[in-house]
Amino acid sequence: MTASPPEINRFRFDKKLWDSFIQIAQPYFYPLEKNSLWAFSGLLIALLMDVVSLTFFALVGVTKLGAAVLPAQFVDLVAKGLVQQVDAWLQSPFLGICALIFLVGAGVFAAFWRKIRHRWLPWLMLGGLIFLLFAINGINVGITFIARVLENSLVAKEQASFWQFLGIYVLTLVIALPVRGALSYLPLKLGLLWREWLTDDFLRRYFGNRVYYRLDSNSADTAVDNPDQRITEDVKAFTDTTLSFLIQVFDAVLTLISFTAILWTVSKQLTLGLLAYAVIGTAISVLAGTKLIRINFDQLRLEANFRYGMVHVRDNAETIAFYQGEAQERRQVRDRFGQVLLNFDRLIIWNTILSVYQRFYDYFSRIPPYLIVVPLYFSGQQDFGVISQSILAFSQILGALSIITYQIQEISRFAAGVNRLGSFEQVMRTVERTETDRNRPQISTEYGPLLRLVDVILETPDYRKVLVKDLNLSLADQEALLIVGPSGFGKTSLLRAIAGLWNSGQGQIERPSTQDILFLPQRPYMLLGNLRSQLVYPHAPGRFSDAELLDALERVNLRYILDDRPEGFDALEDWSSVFSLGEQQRLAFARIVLSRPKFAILDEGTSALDVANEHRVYTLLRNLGISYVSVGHRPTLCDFHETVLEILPESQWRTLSADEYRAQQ
Ligand SMILES: Nc1ncnc2c1ncn2[C@@H]1O[C@H](COP(=O)(O)OP(=O)(O)OP(=O)(O)O)[C@@H](O)[C@H]1O
Repeated sequence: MTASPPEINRFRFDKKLWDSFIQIAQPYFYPLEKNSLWAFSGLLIALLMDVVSLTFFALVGVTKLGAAVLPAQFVDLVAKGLVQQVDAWLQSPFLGICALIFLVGAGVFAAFWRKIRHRWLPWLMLGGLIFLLFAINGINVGITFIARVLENSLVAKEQASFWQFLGIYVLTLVIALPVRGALSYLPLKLGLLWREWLTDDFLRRYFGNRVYYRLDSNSADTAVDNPDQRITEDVKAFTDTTLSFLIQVFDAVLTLISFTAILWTVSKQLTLGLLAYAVIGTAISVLAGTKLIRINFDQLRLEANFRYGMVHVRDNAETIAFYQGEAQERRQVRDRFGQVLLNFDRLIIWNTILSVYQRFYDYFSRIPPYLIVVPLYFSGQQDFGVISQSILAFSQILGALSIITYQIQEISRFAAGVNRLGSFEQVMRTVERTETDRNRPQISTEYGPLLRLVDVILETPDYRKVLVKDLNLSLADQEALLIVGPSGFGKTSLLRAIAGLWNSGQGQIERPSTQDILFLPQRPYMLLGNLRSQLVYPHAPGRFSDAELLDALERVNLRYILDDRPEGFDALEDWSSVFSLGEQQRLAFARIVLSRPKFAILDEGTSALDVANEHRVYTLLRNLGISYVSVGHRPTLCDFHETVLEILPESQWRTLSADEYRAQQ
């Protein structure tokens, strides 16, 4: 059995956190391979090159179109500089350089096309998103220009021009609306597709290689808590938050570029001071935020535990009701909730500390412009308007530079989610890679028509307990084996080893392949679905005709379950609570009738049946020519088996014929 590494919880903003982020984020856009981060980064840069050059071409096109279509007066007033600039670009090699940038970007995509052929949609959407961000920024700048002209014509009482510009203003807003709409839609849609892909990927890996079983408490160890929550919620938070940060960072970069130019012309000192202020502020908030990662991580875990406590009650409602265990259950759920509250309390305190710090940072950010610019004003080096202009530019740039400071709570929560997904992903990868733990002895499995065990030493997955020693056994065709022994001696574990779920130990097991084996536990598994999917499990519903289903029900004496169900096989109920245990066990036999496996494993699979029904289903197995191994305590079982394997104390065992065993009872 794989010894999964214990969950690696990291609560710092470090390279490992970044690696986890890349491990989860990259595969949707580029397959994870050796050195693939370089290719991925290269593609991102190429995308940016293409979008920037396309935006530039769009700007040139729109400007030329506008100059041709719009009134000359407007163009002169609003965009004279721009038209001249565009004309200058058209004369210079600048346009050619942009075309070259575009071609290089497109070339990079062509070079990697083979790898991203099936991933073109996310790249296209990402490119579209970045383009829209440019467009909306451009429109915003345009609107400020138009607004300025509007105000000027109002002040100058130029009525005609005022109305004309008002019309143009409205037109610009109308154009801006669909861009805004697309900008709201696209990230959400991309987030949705990304979530779908990532969730499917996690599900595929979770169910592949029986990871879900190996991470279960019945297996080696519980390496990660609440995998369900990680797949259902953490994935969603990951895709949503990644995209929303991407947009914020992009916006911030654009703001930074435009306003730094303004501020630099006013005061270089102020620009540098601002930089220092933002860097120190960010460093402090990252330090404080580190503490928050752990608290957020615990919050996610405790919330999931709390929810699981409730689900557990729902799943076992009847048993709890029989035991009248309400008080106990309420206590266990309340305890879990109590832990949620306790941790949340810490979260509130740390969030408060951080928000006080953020206020402090915000308030004091107003001082440096005064300290630096006002002396320039007093000394007559700058005019009065520069003060408010520099304060505005300063606050804009500060906002852009301070994303981390202002969003540290959100970032810590995100980092906690990345941690949870990262460790889950890592554990799944370990299980996938090391199907077997090379450092521990393993029982080897071979496929053959019959069951044969050679020198098998079976141990529990934690290798703490030897259950059976040096077991040698082989079954002839159509021969049935009954395993008996006191409770806890390892009967079910032996079945697990035969089914290939456990391989902790030594020796060799030869058995039919997994597809040819059907397992019947004491409490059969009832899946969520209609009667048809119940019966054909683990096959797909369309595989058998209604006549076959009916015949199977007939054979296991269950025909009557259709009597009061007019929907027939499409009836949908909570089967595990509707059917009695005996009915569930017979339904499991109906599955055997339908699937016709070569081999069946029954773990007290008839314990809830009366003797007549037990006789009926075992005779059915015999008539179908299925070989089987059963575990059971009832003496009547001897009638349906040739050989008995008795597990004895001290990991010993013995085999005897069914008749011999019966005689000894
Ligand atoms: N995942 C596990 N890790 C470690 N020990 C385990 C694990 N699962 C079961 N065991 C232990 O292995 C031993 C054998 O368990 P098993 O279920 O095979 O007993 P059994 O003979 O089938 O009992 P019963 O007749 O009561 O069903 C028990 O002591 C049990 O506690």
